[in-house]
Amino acid sequence: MSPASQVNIAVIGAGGVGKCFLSQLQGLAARKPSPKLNLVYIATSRKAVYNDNFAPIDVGSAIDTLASSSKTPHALPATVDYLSGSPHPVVLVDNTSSQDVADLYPSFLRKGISVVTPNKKAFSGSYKLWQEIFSAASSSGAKVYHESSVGAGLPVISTLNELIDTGDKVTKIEGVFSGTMSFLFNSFAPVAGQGGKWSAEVKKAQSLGYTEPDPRDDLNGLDVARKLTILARIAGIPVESPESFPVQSLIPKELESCSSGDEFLKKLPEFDSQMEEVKAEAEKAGKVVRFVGSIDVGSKSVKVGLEKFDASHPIAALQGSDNIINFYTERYGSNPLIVQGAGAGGDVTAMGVTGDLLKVLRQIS
Ligand SMILES: NC(=O)C1=CN([C@@H]2O[C@H](COP(=O)(O)OP(=O)(O)OC[C@H]3O[C@@H](n4cnc5c(N)ncnc54)[C@H](OP(=O)(O)O)[C@@H]3O)[C@@H](O)[C@H]2O)C=CC1
Ligand SMILES: N[C@@H](CC=O)C(=O)O
Ligand code: NA
Repeated sequence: MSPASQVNIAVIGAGGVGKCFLSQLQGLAARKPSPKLNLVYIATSRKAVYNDNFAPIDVGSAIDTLASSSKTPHALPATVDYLSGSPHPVVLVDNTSSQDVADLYPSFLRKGISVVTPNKKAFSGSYKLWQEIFSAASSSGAKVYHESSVGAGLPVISTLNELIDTGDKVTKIEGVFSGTMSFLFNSFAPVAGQGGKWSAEVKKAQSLGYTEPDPRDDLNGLDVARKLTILARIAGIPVESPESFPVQSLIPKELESCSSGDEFLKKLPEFDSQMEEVKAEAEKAGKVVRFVGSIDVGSKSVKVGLEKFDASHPIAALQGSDNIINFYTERYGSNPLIVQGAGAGGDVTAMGVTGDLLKVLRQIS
C-alpha cells in the first residue's frame, strides 16, 4: 500500500472533548502539512456537516457551522457506507459516549476505516465486541487506538502495552482512575481543612467537564469499572463486563430510581449527610476516604470502591482531578511504575485522542 498524501477525518461528537479535539486538529493540520488532513464529516445526535464529494470542512469554524447546519446526521450504519466511499483513507474520531457508535467499530474497521476514541463503551462492553474489534482491525489493517479511555491523556494504555510487549510481567495495577472521583474526594474530604458539601462538589465536577454526560455513571462506580475492565483485558484477563466484579456505588439508595441526571442532581443535596458519615468514619480512624480500584493479575480479581488512607499516602495527597496509576511488575519489583496527572477535562482528554490520531497517521502515511 502506498503512503497516503491526504487523510479524511470524520468526527462524531462535539461536546467538551469534541470541541477541544477540533481545536487540536486545527493546530495539528497547521504544524504538519503532510499528510493533508481533511475534516470531511462532523456530527452530533441531531446535526451534521458534510459536503458532496468529501470536500473538506473548515476546521476553525466547524463548531459554528455545525450549530447553524440544517443537515441531520447519517444513520449510524449508513455512516459506515458513506465513509467507505471516501477517495482517501479515513480516520473516525468517536468523541461520544454512545454504545450505538461503539457497536459499529467492527463494521468501520472491516471497511478499512481506522478508529480513535476516548469512548470506553466498546472496550469495556461485552468481551465478544472486544474480540470483534481487534479481529476486524487485524484482518483489514485499519488501526484502533483508545488511550483516553483510561486516565484521559495520561499514557496509561500505551504504558501497559509496552510493559507487556517488552516481556515484563504485570502482577497488579491499582490507583485512582476517575478524575471526577478524585476531584470530589480531594475537595470534599481534603487532607487539611474543612471541605465542601458533597452535592455542591458533584455539580462543580460536572461544570468543569470532568463527569460523564450523566454524572451518575461516575458516582455509581461504573466509569472506574469500565476502565479496569479495559486494563484487565489488555493484561490478559478476559473480564466479561464491568458488572462481573464487585463495584461500590455512591448513589444513595433513595435516588436509584431517578429518571434523569437532572432529577438526580436536584435531589442529591437531601442526601449529603450519607457522605458526611463516610467522611467522619474515616476521620475517626485518623484517615481520609478515597475511591480506588485494583486488578490483581495472578488471582484475576478486580475491585472498585472506597478505601481509607493515611494523610501521608500518595493517594490521599492527590490534587484536583489527578489520577494515579501504579503498575506493579516483575521488572519494577516493589517500587511500582507510576503514572500521575489530570485524569479528566476536555483538553487533556483530547490530547490523548490527537496523540492516537498521530499514531494512526504515522502508520498509514
Ligand atoms: N470529559 C472527560 O474528562 C473525559 C471524557 N472521556 C470520554 O470522552 C467522551 C466524550 O465526553 P464529553 O465530551 O465530556 O461528553 P459530552 O456530553 O460533552 O459530549 C458528547 C457528544 O457526543 C454527541 N453524541 C452522543 N451520542 C451521539 C450519537 N449517538 N451520535 C452522534 N453524536 C452523539 C453529543 O451530541 P448531542 O449533544 O447532540 O447528544 C455530544 O456532542 C465520552 O465517551 C467520555 O467518557 C474520556 C476521558 C475523560
Ligand atoms: N468521567 C470520567 C472522565 C474520564 O474518563 C472521569 O471523571 O474520570
Ligand atoms: Na490515557
